[in-house]
Formats: sequence, structure tokens, C-alpha cells
Amino acid sequence: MTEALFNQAITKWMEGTGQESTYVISSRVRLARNLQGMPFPHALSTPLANDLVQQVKTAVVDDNDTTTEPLYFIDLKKIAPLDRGILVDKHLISPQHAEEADGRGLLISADESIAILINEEDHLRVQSLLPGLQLDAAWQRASSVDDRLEAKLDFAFNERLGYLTACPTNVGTGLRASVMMHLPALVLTNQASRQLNSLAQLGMTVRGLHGEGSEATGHLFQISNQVTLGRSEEEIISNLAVVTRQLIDQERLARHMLQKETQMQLEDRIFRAYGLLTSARILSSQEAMSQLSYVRMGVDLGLIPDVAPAVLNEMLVLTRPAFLQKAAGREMNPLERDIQRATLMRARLLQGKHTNTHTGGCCHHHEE
Ligand SMILES: Nc1ncnc2c1ncn2[C@@H]1O[C@H](COP(=O)(O)OP(=O)(O)OP(=O)(O)O)[C@@H](O)[C@H]1O
Repeated sequence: MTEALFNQAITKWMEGTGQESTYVISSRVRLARNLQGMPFPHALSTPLANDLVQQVKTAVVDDNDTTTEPLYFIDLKKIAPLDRGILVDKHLISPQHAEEADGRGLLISADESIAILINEEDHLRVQSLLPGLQLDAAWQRASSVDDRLEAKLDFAFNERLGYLTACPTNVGTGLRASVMMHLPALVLTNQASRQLNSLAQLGMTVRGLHGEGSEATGHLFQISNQVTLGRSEEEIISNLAVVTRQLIDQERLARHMLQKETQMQLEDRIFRAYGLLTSARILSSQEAMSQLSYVRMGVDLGLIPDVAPAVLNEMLVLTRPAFLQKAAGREMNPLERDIQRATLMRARLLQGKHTNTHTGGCCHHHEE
């Protein structure tokens, strides 16, 4: 399992399956939990942090319980920085978790849909990531892992407040649920900012593909609940599902409108993007993201038949710096990476057209 984890770009959440996968790339639920009587990670000494990692590992890996889903332990300080970068690129751990590896750990399921980050901002961050709109399923999975942990570990919990967390914004349920949405038509019809800004009034936050502090590139928006206190987990999940369905309807309408009123301009934009990505020799990650968005819409609208939607999801990860360097087997400067990115992009997008195309990367063993 470890080999696929570090060598294969595609991971569960980008399979392109699940409900409404045209608009919703993935659904995520994460729970923040802390152990009773231990300082929060930012105040924890490295030896204590390492003890805590072992304690959690013992609770869920070394218990030899064959009735539960196996979780694999990864000691972050024992893997190469580039491999930690791969985990970041696949959204399995955060950049902060990768940076200071000593005293931090990761538990992960074989299909990579469950990840438990040990000693990130909180002692435990339980993450469940699934493709498409599957918030209920993601919540069920996270919740059962949480029960499993809680059976063995003593969580910091207050009767009145709920779960206690390092940052007060997570107190209560400790739950952040999110969907990663592709909303190009709302952007092209200038409705995105109005629609997305109004979500703040409903207690929702909008972020980019890479989470807190990231810009929304490639018309990809991560929408999540802002409030964790005073609402039940089920309410948080169902509110987000309602908002997601509304955005899907708006995006669908905007696509119809573009097709009806400005079809030639729309096709022109899509085929220019396709032309650029299948011809460019130097490609920045920013340009790759924004042009991929149009190609993806072209695939969704049936204009570009030869590219599978999952390939586009995979390119979000495969064209990231860590993956490019892993594929090349060496460190690369930014220009070398831009060249490698362009080569890989051409090969993958044209793969459906010509057989025997070189994939341009050693780390891709996956077949559609
Ligand atoms: N629906 C999703 N699909 C794929 N990746 C996601 C999704 N939601 C969040 N992520 C990824 O999870 C990581 C963490 O996201 P983010 O920083 O938004 O939240 P967090 O760390 O859970 O919360 P907080 O900011 O409260 O600590 C980022 O890499 C982000 O891209």
C-alpha cells in the first residue's frame, strides 16, 4: 500500500465518481480531537509529542482488532521530504504537517479515504475524503473512526462546550465539512462572487483548492462550515448539502445560458484551452490549472470526447512540484518543472487520441 501512496497520483477523492461529480469533485469531513490532560500540539515538547503518536498508534494499529478497517501508520520523520510533499499534493496531509515531521504521524486506510493526522494543529485530525457529493458517507466514515478512537483514548470534552480544540473556532463538534466544487460558468457569467459572498451569511467559508489561505484557481472552490458550535453534526452536514445543491443548480443554469447565448465564444475558449494544453512546451502551474478548468467544462459538455474526467482530477495532483520531481527522479528548478509539466500534460491529454503515447512520467501506473 505504501508504494501506491507515494507513486500514484490518483487517490480516492479524485476518482471522478460519486453523485454530481461534474460539479462536485470531492467531499470532506474532518474532526478535531485532543487528548485529555496533554498540552495542545503547539505547546507539546518533541518527546511528549512522540509518546502521543505511539499512544494513538497503539490504540488503533497494534490492537490486532480484525473487525475494523486496517489503518497503516506512517512516521513522518522517517520518510523523505519529497514523499511528504506527495502526501500534501494528494491533500492527505497539510503543508504544516509535512514541514515539522518530528513528533508527528499519520494513520491512513488502504484506499486513502481515511487519514488521521497526529499532532497537527490538534492532537488528532480525523479526515474522511470521498469523490463527488457524498457528505453523509464521509461523515459516517469519520464518525466510526472517531468512535473507534474514543473507545481507547480519553478525549478532552466539556459538557457545556463539547470537544475542546487548540483553536476556539473548532470548539464544539470539531467538525469541518467541505465540498470542492468546479464552478466555471458562475465565474464566466460574473455571478460567482455574489453567490459565494452571500454564503458567509449562512455561516459558510469559501477557500481555494489548497485550503486555508489559498486562492480559488481553476474555478475550484472549497466550501465549508465556519461554525462548529451550537449545531449538531447532522445539521452542519445537511446545511452544507443544501447549499451545495443550490450552487449546482446555479452552475447548471449558467452553463445552459452560456451555451444558448454565447455558444461560439464558449467553444472558442474551451478549444483554445485544449489547444494550449496539448501544444505548450512550458507550462506554469497557474496556467495549467486555469486552462484545465475550461478543458474540464469541454469534457462535461461533450465537446471533448477523448479525455476522461478522472484524468483532469489526476492532473491537479500530477502537475504539482513534488509529483513532477518524483516522476523525474530528481530535484528540478522552476523552469525544468514547467517544461516537465507541459510534456506530461500533452501526453496525458492526447493519450485517448493516439495509442502508444509515452506518459512522460514514471510514477503513473494507473489505467482508466
Ligand atoms: N472537499 C475537499 N476535497 C479535497 N481536498 C479538500 C477538501 N476540503 C479540504 N481539502 C483539503 O484539506 C486540506 C485542509 O483544508 P483547510 O485548510 O481548508 O481546512 P482544515 O485544515 O481542516 O481546517 P482549519 O483551517 O479549521 O484548521 C487542504 O489541503 C484542502 O485542500
